[in-house]
Amino acid sequence: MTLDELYTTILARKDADPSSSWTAQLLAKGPEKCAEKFGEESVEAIIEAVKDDKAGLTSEAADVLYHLLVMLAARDVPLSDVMDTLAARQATSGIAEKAGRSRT
Ligand SMILES: N=c1c2ncn([C@@H]3O[C@H](COP(=O)(O)OP(=O)(O)OP(=O)(O)O)[C@@H](O)[C@H]3O)c2ncn1[C@@H]1O[C@H](COP(=O)(O)O)[C@@H](O)[C@H]1O
Repeated sequence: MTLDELYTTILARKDADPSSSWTAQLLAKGPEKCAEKFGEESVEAIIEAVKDDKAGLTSEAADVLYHLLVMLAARDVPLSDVMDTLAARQATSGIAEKAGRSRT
């Protein structure tokens, strides 16, 4: 499964009956609650990283990615916009790398 596919599923839950789905229930609670959940999951991932619990970090990272997508969906921010932002940064970083190489 890709993040795109998961995001598409999450978007579809915006119109779903909250009793039918955890995601629909969370979205129905509003963007602030979605942001709060993202914050909680992020802290849990940080704790696993600090402990160097790789299995725990893997599981919490999955929760972080899922809740990030829910938060984006709640605020109508397309995942493609985030990916475009990363791509633009990569392009800039490429230019910086080339500039660095030409200096040496
Ligand atoms: N990837 C996930 C996913 N990751 C985490 N979670 C849920 O996120 C919740 C986080 O739980 P917490 O540990 O915070 O426990 P909690 O029950 O919320 O606890 P409290 O906040 O109430 O204290 C759990 O209920 C998890 O099931 C997810 N729920 C759904 N998905 C995917 O989202 C898509 C839509 O799923 P539905 O929600 O079933 O429509 C599907 O592709 C699912 O696989």
